Amino acid sequence: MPAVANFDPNSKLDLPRNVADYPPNVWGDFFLQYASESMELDQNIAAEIDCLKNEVKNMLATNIENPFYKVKFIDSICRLGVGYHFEHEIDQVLQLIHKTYVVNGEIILEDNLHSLAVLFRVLRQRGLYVSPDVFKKFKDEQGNFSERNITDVEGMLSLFEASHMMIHGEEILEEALAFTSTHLESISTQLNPSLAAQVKHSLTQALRKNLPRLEARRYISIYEQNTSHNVILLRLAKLDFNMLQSLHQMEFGNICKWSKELGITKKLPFARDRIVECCFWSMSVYFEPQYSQARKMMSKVIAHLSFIDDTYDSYGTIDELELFTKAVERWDISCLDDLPNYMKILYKSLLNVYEEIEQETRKEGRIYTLNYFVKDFKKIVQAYMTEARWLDKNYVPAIDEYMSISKITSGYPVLSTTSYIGMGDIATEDIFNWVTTMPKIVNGAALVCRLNDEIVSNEFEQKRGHVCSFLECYMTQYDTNREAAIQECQKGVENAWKDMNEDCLTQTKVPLPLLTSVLNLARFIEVYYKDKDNYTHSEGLMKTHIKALLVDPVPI
Ligand SMILES: CC(C)=CCC/C(C)=C/COP(=O)(O)OP(=O)(O)O
Repeated sequence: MPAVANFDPNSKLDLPRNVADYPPNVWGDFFLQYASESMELDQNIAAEIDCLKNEVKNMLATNIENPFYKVKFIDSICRLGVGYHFEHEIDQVLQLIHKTYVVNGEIILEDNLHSLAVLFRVLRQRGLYVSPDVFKKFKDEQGNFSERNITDVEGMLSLFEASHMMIHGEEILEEALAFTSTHLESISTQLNPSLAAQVKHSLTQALRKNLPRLEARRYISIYEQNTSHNVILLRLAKLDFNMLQSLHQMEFGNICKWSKELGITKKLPFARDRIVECCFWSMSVYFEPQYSQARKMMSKVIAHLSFIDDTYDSYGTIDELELFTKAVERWDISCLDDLPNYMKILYKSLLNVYEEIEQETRKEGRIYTLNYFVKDFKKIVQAYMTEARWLDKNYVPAIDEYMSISKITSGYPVLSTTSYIGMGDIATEDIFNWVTTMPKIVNGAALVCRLNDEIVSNEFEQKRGHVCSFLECYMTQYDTNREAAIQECQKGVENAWKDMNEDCLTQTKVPLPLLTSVLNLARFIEVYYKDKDNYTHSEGLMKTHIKALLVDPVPI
């Protein structure tokens, strides 16, 4: 019989537990005011948005007399957050530009650095390959980027953003990144305040690594200040942003209501109470109205992963965790009796969420997606268990062993799969077979999550006793110091982005929205695990951003 079989689940409740001192929730009941069955749409605004959409569509449909003009227009549409209305039109234009002006990967058009860099980035963002050799002409005889470029701030900024599309082996983009970063940094103090702010922003949050809604909120004001802005497009962006904000408010309100009625955070006081941030996490993965249901499911899954993570990381004893792991492996409500009371609450709630997803997917004829979900969910819980055993035995694994488990516990493999459940017919069974075998893009997102998390969370976590981190494993294996281990983490993150960029160019059978949701998972980490873990410590940047996207409308 296994050692845990005779364990009485409720006999050890007074054991000393490894409880983390998490900061409280910062939103209280704020979002409950928005809970509602349906969204009240201002019909006049909705009609105006429709009208503006048609006008922009017409602008996109005209001939491509000036491909650079067209590409910059498309770039503005996307950065302003309204690209989702024109997916088909944008695809058509960019395919045509790629077919006409890119021969064997080489751009055959001539223009300045800014125009070429925008063209390069916009095509690659759509999964269309273009060679970075187009930037060779901006180098000097010695093969370095020419100093003449330095005063062209717009060009430098565009080259900086373009360089983030790099894949493996693109040395010229590595050089471009180093060159533009250094010079933009040093020139930023001499620029006018508005340009200086843009440069500063890009240097801390490159466009490729930024979340689309944050970019939209920011870019609306930058675009407005640009004297040659398109008035119709700007108005559409503002109205659309605020309309989506109302939808997101209602969704946050409904999830907060569900959470309050469930009362689970009160029943599991050891866990982080972060329901608003969980909603924000899923809204970061996809913001479009058609994914409203998908966001709802995803928010509930993220919330449960968060409770489970805290159970394994801190509160649960090793024997209890073995029981919980077995119960998840069996995935059956009859396992409830084997669990201590606090785990019963968690397990039951998890199965309820599963049932809810089952009902939704049944309606859509997509019930098969659940097998993939459950398989991935079991994997993460088993991996949490492995980490708990490591901590229990003070075991420090070799790097490879550590990474094979900690990529799973990053949560990003199971969340990538979960994100596809509500994405409709584009997420076919073939796609689920692909996403659940850790393709490069998912592996990359998991690495971005795990390695960034380790850099910023290590000290807080080790204070309370936490499974060893990548940093410890690396320092032990290579007998080196913390700085070297952090550098290795950073290198790992850079490589992970190259992998993800590569998959975006080569996985031509995977529709762009599916690749984008995994990219957005990685972007969430790039924004919120930069200087600290803003999910756990949610009173700073996270709160400011939630306020900007969910509370304050864009001034019209
Ligand atoms: C992406 C997922 C699964 C979201 C749910 C919330 C969560 C577990 C965040 C990471 O917490 P952490 O920084 O404590 O993670 P870890 O314990 O893995 O270090």
